[in-house]
Amino acid sequence: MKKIVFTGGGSAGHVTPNIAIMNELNKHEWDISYIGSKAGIEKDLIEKMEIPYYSISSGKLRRYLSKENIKDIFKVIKGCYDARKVLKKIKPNVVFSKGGFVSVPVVIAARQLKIPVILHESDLTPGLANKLSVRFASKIFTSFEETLQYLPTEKSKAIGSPIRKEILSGSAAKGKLFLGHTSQKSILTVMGGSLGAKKINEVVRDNLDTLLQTYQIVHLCGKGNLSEEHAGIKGYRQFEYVYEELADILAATEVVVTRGGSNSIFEFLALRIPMVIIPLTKQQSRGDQILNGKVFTENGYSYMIEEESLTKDHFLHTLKEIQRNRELMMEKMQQNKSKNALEEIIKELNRY
Ligand SMILES: CC(=O)N[C@H]1[C@@H](OP(=O)(O)OP(=O)(O)OC[C@H]2O[C@@H](n3ccc(=O)[nH]c3=O)[C@H](O)[C@@H]2O)O[C@H](CO)[C@@H](O)[C@@H]1O
Repeated sequence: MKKIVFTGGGSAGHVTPNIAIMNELNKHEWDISYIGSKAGIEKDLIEKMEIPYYSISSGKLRRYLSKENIKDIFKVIKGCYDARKVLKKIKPNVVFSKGGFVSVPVVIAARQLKIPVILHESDLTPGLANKLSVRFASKIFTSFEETLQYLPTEKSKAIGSPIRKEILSGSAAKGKLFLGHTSQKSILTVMGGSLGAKKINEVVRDNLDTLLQTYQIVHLCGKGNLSEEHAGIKGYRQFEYVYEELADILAATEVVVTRGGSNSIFEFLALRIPMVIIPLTKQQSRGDQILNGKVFTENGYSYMIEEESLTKDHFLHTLKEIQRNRELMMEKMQQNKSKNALEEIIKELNRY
């Protein structure tokens, strides 16, 4: 039996692509394990799959100076020791990393033990974890074609986003039943990234009366962000995070309001759901979501509103524009010949 270790975490965007790949690996050929952090969302998501999960010490990698950095450097060093111990025990043929700060010690330890590492980068510009990992990788896959300019040519390839197959085969009827949405109005789904988004939550809740005149709403608002005040309003359902129900919800969705997280927007593209993208700002991030959103908007798949100009009028006007241009947007998405990322990755892994 061949062995593979997956790593990646911190937010769901660094885990769901791994889940997509794990589901496609032949379980008679591959023995799968996962290395993640002690308390990240990956622990919860992977343990649900009954895959052996090893947690290591991990520190946040910051791009700015902070006292916490000193503590975290020690946590990362400890993480390397932890990861080395796990990898020595498992002796995998290959390590697959989806990035996020927990992945760096795993990639470093793999390299020290001469275990080949394969990376996937979802965002248009490589994240800090993957930037640090690139030199240790034998192969780097990307979702966006544009990302290749930041990576070594000889070992990098753009293949698209590995999307969980079940996401693509949801049932709209089941989705509506689950939501209890019974009217003929279009379903608007709001997904503020896997960890939620305060500003998006606010603009939706502040304009709920107006929105409910046109839409039935599903609000995926992130852990700890449920609003009691809005609970039980007819046509409005809120969830912190949804698991297997997501496929059916998206099958029933006609328009989505989303952060610019790469995996989410590639899922919406594959499902041909027109999007309003409200990316994380440059103050809150390295600006990667703005770049993801720009490319999608230039291609005609979405409208983008930057948080600085997110007013009630702008928001409602953009939704109206989408209603007007829906058909055209869906046609543009239809023309996107998305590559078969999952197949490419499985083919590469099977070489080991
Ligand atoms: C705050 C932060 O660092 N955000 C980053 C993070 O976003 P984030 O973790 O939000 O990642 P994405 O939007 O890329 O992916 C979220 C994943 O979670 C799934 N999902 C979400 C909500 C839910 O209720 N159920 C569910 O299953 C989505 O279907 C998707 O597969 O990783 C992305 C990919 O590197 C980056 O582009 C983002 O900038």
